[in-house]
Amino acid sequence: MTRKPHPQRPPRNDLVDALVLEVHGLVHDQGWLADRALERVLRRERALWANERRAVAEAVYGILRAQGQLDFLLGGSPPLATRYAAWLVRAAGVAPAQAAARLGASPRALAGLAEADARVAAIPDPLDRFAVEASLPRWIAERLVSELGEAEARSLAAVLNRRAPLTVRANALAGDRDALRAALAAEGVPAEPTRFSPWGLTLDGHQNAFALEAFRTGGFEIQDEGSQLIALACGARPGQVVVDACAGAGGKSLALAAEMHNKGSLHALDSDAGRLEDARRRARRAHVHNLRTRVVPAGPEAEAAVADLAGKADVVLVDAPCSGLGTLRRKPDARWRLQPGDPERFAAIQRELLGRFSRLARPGGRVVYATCAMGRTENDEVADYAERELGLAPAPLAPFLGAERARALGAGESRCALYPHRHGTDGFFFAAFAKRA
Ligand SMILES: C[S@@+](CC[C@H](N)C(=O)[O-])C[C@H]1O[C@@H](n2cnc3c(N)ncnc32)[C@H](O)[C@@H]1O
Repeated sequence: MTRKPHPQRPPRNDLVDALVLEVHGLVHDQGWLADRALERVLRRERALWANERRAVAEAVYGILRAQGQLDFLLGGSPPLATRYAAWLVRAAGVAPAQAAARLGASPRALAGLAEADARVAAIPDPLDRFAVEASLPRWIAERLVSELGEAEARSLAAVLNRRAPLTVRANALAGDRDALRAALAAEGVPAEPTRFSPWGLTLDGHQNAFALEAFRTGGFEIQDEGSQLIALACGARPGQVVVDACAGAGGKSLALAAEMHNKGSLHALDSDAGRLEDARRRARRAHVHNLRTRVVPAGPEAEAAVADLAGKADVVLVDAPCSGLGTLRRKPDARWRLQPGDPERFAAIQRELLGRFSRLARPGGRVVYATCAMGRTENDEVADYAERELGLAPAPLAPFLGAERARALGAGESRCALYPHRHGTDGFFFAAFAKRA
């Protein structure tokens, strides 16, 4: 059921504030993921109006995004109520005295916000300044600048600090994109075709997509456009043996099943049984019949658990665990959890998993390596390793993406990096290989 806002009633700030602080506390003090904490608290509060739910979510995500800058301005690690009050001043235009009174914060703590922009502009070191302006940990700011140069890093950071679009993939097993668009319009939901994915539609981000009839009947999945393009690049076809080696909750598996028209066998592997359970549930809704899930051990014992598939697959997708640096606009708390050594730590896992699962490809079979990370460490360097050490030759993307789309994406011959500020997608990387005979 879609909850309607109360047009005449402004949000009850006392309720909203208490919930924002509760969620922020769960994230900050108890290490909860922001999405989970928000979902848990909002689900409990059944009497909240839709505009209040939205106000809580916007404040929680807004504070987490701005945290680096707010803490600089407030001089350290302030009480959560003070951080929230500062966010109300900076992002929501609430007067400092009013914000302080509303949250019981010290008016003195907020006084420095009056010259905030000048204080940020006066930070002498350009990288320190960029990090505070973009509200990023310094090490992430540094990585972005060294990868992209300062001007592009700034454009990227600006997008990472904005809300991500709500993108869905039309499920070809239920109908094409035009039919989905018409069905959504009939539910009163306008949707625009995505720029690159042939299956994508962008919806109004305030929509509760899960409540739509078109979703419940399997007409679409919520999926970033970049993820859709990775599934497209796999080139899975009806009748093939396809392995999605790190299938998680099945986002890409479902797209692969649609490409296969439900024909052939699609093996979804993951070391996390709970995620595969989600994948099975989603497959039922999406009319997918050719998906077989298999929980695999996380360590080298996995080799034995998949021995029956070795050398058999026409297509292997390794959508490896990664730092998630490409998804910061959807997970604003992630930047504060990540550690500077994480990209290198993940790269070691990625090399291992790509080695393990690429062995499932038949000679000449296609292997696609993908991450939602940005930066050479987890992407090009792992792909270089695969070409050097794993018996994988670069394979072209254009035949499956389509030459025009590959050009528009700026894809290389066998590798493609997607960036929020260039493509409007989350940050992704994918590389295609052919298994040497
Ligand atoms: C990027 S996520 C996959 C997302 C998924 N492909 C999708 O499109 O929704 C990476 C997945 O790798 C899984 N994973 C981590 N270590 C693994 C291992 N050793 N073997 C198999 N899967 C693993 C994680 O549980 C996680 O679900």
